[in-house]
Amino acid sequence: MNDVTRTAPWQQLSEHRAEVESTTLRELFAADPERAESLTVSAGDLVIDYSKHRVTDRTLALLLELARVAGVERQRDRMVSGAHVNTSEDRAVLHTALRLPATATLVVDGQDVVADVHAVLTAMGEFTDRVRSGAWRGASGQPIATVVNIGIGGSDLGPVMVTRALRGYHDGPAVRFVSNVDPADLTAALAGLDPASTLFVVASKTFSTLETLSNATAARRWLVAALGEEAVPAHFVAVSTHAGRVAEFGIDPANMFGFWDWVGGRYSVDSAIGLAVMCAIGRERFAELLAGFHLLDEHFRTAPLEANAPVLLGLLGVWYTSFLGAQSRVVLPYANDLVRFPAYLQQLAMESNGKSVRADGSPVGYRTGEIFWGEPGTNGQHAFYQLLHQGTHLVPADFIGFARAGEDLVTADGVSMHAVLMANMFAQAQVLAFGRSAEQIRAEGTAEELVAHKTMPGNRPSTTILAPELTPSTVGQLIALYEHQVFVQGVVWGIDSFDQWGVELGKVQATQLQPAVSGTGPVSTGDGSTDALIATYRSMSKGA
Ligand SMILES: O=P(O)(O)OC[C@H]1O[C@](O)(CO)[C@@H](O)[C@@H]1O
Repeated sequence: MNDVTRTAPWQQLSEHRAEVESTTLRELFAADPERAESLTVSAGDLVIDYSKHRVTDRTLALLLELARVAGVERQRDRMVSGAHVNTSEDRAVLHTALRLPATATLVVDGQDVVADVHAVLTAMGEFTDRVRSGAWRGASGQPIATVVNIGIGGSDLGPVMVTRALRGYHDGPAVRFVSNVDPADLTAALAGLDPASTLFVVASKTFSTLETLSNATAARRWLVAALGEEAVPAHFVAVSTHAGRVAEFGIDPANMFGFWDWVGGRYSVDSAIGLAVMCAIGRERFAELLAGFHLLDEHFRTAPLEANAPVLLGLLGVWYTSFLGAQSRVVLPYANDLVRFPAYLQQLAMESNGKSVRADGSPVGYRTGEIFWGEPGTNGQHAFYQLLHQGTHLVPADFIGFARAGEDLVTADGVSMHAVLMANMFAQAQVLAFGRSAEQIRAEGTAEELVAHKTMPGNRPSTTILAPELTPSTVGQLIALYEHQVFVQGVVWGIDSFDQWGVELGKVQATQLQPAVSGTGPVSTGDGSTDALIATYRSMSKGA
């Protein structure tokens, strides 16, 4: 496999780094009055300002050249046409097919995947229409008041994030989510629910995930205790790629919504895994969500690299991660309903690109993978922004804001609270970039001993993403924007962004430790620390 570090643009970027580090955003803006305009790109309904990044025209030209020599365009085209770009699992990666319009065709291995996708969407639509209208009845004849989605990872984070994001569109039954094998999660989710009006969606691609099967089994017991075994078919449906395991669990495969092994878990909210979302917002709004994804897919597929938002933002992530030493990217949605977006992006980015070998198994000699974290503004401002503004870490930030609020309120002064929110967003990006110098602080009459404390260094990079409103379409656009950034980075770094071998050993080890932990086996796990901890745990749990 080609070593990207041997390519001319990578080597030139390594040398060019010093030039960028010797200048500041303040200087870059002063030198080019057109900078904001020229470094703003539109993608679908999103307007993306990347002018507050520590890049010059040369940096961008070299990064784009890096994308070209790494084969981003070729790999993108291979991915969307169904080539097996997930090489370690020998699978196609076709989440983009999940949002193709019904009129499109995409034949992969002799099968029209678009027809398959739309057949499942139709089945989901018919089912959710019945749940939402009250035509679907529980075993004792009651309509469904609450849908409980049981899943974890991609079978939870996407549905939970999107359902929360589209709170303003939620006109179906209440939806709750259970993911953790911690019994507290299911207990809390079931609190106050009437089994007679509760429907469980067991969402698991493999239908073998311990957490999901444990929670589904416990939920089944809860239901059967109240309504009897014969009530199960009216209260349990499944979303999976494994009909056999679904049937084994006791769910009628007629009540299973399928998808395919070419949909990665973290890329699956737009598949049948989004069933709980569709219950909440209805099939028409779900179609708008998919159309939003597709809009960005088309942008990614067709826009030239220099005007291609996922390409540019993905490359900026490579620049900070592999050349400037950044370890994380903070995501700051100025929309409270995007509260779960940072957690969603954690799985998307970190399970995809948290790899230290290339697709051919050779070790990478550079830093890969971005650590995503964040909180909605303005909450983050009163928690961790201090470190962003004056700390010693380089943390590129993504600000995400909306021009219109779904619903607005006014302050005591009669000002739109949404305008206050957005003023905060613009102010934070400005302060991060341009700071306030010691001279300015002094000129304000600050006591000399406080000048250093109050100085704001600035030169801290950020992207600002503006969308008209938080709608199903813009949520789809945002997700696709990040999916494709992750893809671009994976291609440049030469890694397989679609496997996740690193999560397997922990699962195996937990199963092996279980007898020792639960007291049915000897405490001899192979290392002193784990043995001692389990022994302490066992004696503590007896003491309770
Ligand atoms: O949908 P499943 O098969 O239950 O898997 C859940 C999650 O587990 C993982 O495999 C990680 O363990 C994720 O990639 C996936 O989203």
